[in-house]
Amino acid sequence: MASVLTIRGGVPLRGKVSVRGAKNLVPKAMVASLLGNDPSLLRNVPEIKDVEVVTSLLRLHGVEVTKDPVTGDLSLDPTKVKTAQMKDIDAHAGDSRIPILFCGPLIHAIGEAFIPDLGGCKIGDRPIDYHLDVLRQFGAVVEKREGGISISAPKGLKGAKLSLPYPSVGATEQVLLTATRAEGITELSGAAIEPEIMDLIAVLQKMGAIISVQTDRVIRIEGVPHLSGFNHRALPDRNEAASWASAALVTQGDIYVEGAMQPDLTAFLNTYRRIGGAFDIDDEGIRFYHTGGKLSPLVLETDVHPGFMTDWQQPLVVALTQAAGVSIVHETVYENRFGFTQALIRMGASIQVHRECLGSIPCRFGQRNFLHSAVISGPTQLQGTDIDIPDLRGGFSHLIAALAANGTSRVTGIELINRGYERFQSKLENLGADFDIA
Ligand SMILES: CC(=O)N[C@H]1[C@@H](OP(=O)(O)OP(=O)(O)OC[C@H]2O[C@@H](n3ccc(=O)[nH]c3=O)[C@H](O)[C@@H]2O)O[C@H](CO)[C@@H](O)[C@@H]1O
Ligand SMILES: C=C(OP(=O)(O)O)C(=O)O
Repeated sequence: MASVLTIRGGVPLRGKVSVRGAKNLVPKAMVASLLGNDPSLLRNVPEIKDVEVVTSLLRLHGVEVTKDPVTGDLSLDPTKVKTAQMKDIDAHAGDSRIPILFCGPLIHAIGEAFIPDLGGCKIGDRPIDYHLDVLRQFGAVVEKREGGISISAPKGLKGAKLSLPYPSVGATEQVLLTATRAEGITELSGAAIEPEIMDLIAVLQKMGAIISVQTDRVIRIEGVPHLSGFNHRALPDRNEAASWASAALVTQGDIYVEGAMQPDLTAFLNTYRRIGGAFDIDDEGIRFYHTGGKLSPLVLETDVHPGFMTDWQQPLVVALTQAAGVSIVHETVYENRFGFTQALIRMGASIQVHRECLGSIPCRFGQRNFLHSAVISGPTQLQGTDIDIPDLRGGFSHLIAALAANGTSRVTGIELINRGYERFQSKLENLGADFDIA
């Protein structure tokens, strides 16, 4: 039976949490291990669902994945890689978005790949057209199959001149993971340059890849015939760090986030300061806290890096319900990422969502039927309610709203939180949250 979290709100969260390797890097570095001729070691690995899913998929393909019982470090030995049974792969349909990144590495390793239908947060259509377009330009042949796609490259994978219509994180990673061992040179323009992508490039460079990141979102990759294993400590999860920072603001608390790194959070920290949140930075992490004063409303647009990351948006919107005045948030990365506001409205928040681009730059979703701008008026006292968590970040925002609310909330669907927040229940307990789970 699914767990129900009963939260008694109104307690400021205070204390320390640690964030480990980034959800948006670790599973991809695990996939990169398939490209090596020998074993890799990945450190700072969190216990989250996507790591479990990728571990299972790698094992199905003959990769030996061993976890150090003390440190949690993963060793990944791809030397016996093999074709997996389709029915076993099928069992992972809908689990995660990472399987699409197996395409290039599996074609290099065994000549073919079967990719199950993807999962991930339901925050828009999330098509994979860019992925398939770039793979075809490398020479891959893609066939739609029941429950997924089959992909192979009868004439091998060859470097290509590629351009993305939008700087997609996943499609950029697809190009990196495919081009490093493709024959010849690949030049990608319109690339995404998120910190997690830079860390994946660091992993690939350790393996022997030749990749240069040039100006104006151009990445150039010189294909090499062989790669070795890597030894890498994953960069910490900046999105989890930003979530705890918002939790401190929403609950009028004070949270030290060990592992939060200033350079990866620049845009977030600017916004946090504008809204009236305070932070102190040291070498190991960042302390985020509410000063006791009023929070200020603001106008915010999500964007690709180095802009304000879309995954920071939902928890911060909860903080904006506590700011004195009218805030505007224009979501420009996903067309449908405001569904979570329905529950906040039921809790007493004043939020209207609009189809227009309420930002400085019209985005891809304007003049279409997408509710992608939000107007938030505050401050409003939130009231506890029953909530069924819709997705990872929306779910976290519901949790912190419930933690700040008057009264009791009953929260279901909390399994989704495990996709991106390692041991969140014990972290909440350490921060003094008043809840129980049944
Ligand atoms: C596991 C992982 O790393 N997930 C992150 C990754 O998701 P993911 O890699 O899926 O996100 P993308 O950057 O690819 O998506 C950005 C936009 O491009 C569109 N698009 C993407 C691919 C494609 O083939 N066609 C297409 O139209 C998407 O629908 C979306 O509107 O980057 C997102 C944007 O920073 C983050 O929110 C996710 O947390
Ligand atoms: C959208 C997210 O993740 P995914 O791409 O894995 O669904 C997220 O981490 O907020």
